[in-house]
Amino acid sequence: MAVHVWSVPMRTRFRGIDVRDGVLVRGPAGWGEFSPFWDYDVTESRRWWAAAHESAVLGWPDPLRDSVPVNVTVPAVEPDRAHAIVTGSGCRTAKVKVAEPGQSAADDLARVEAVRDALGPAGAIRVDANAAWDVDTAVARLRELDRVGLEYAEQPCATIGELAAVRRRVEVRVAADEVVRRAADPREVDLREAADVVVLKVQPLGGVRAALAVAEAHGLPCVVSSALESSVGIAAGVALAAALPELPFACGLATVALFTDDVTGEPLLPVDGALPVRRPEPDRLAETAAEPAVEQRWRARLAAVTAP
Ligand SMILES: O=C(O)CCC(=O)C1=CC=C[C@@H](O)[C@@H]1C(=O)O
Ligand SMILES: [Mg+2]
Repeated sequence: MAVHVWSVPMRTRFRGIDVRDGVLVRGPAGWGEFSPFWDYDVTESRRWWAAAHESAVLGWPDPLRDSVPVNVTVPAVEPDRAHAIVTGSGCRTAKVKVAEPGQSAADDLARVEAVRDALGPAGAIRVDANAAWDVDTAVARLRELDRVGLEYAEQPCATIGELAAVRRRVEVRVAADEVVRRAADPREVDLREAADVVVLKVQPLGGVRAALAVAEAHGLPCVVSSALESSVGIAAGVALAAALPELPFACGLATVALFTDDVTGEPLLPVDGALPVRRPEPDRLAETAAEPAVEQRWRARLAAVTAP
């Protein structure tokens, strides 16, 4: 299979990342992306490879819709910046990062208020704490933030038990992300008391078909979100969102907007709050090629993950 390593600087630091990189592979069915974050070990990265392999070799199930509504993703930035990001996005739903290390409750509230101001009363706001809060902190912060009106809170705490405890004490819906995607078997996690919504990410779950099986196992409303892929990987997320029997919420697939460049001249960026269901051609491989040291690291990683 043809292998290309790409690397693109982020506009703003996100998830502790300033530069995003990964591998694109081309097979008989098209291009696939393998881009586990660097803190994922070989075992955990195997599901990410399964997703790339599915894209390149098998292709995806038929779509049930031809476009997918998406949210704008707001990093842990100053209120003015948050306002501008939302206004410029054309999206009617925003996901706001909260609980960033080194920031305060007041920082989160100011950011969420700025986002509400930008969206107006009809917009939907969800927050993502990436498991940073304990139960009491989550309850206090979510009650405060919900004065601005929240659609749901993504992974406010780390464990299933904590999520269930928070869910009993707040009005805000709880969405499960890390607790599902980092589980040994994401279908087996017992979400019944712990979550109202499941976040599905194609690469961490092992492909579009594997993610559809996770959705079916839980029987909860699903939100498809990215793992900060290039447009080639985002297309797999769009394929999943297009294949889900129901899609009640906007998806977190507008993250190419967090990049300064992309592997294609026709990136999957939202128009009027939605992404079209299509597979972009990566025609900017030379412009986005990683430097040789990074390329070597990825080739070694790919070899380790695909070793029998
Ligand atoms: O859901 C979105 O709006 C964008 C994707 C996103 O937020 C994430 C992508 C990848 C890693 C994560 O830290 C983060 C998340 O937790 O959902
Ligand atoms: Mg999340």
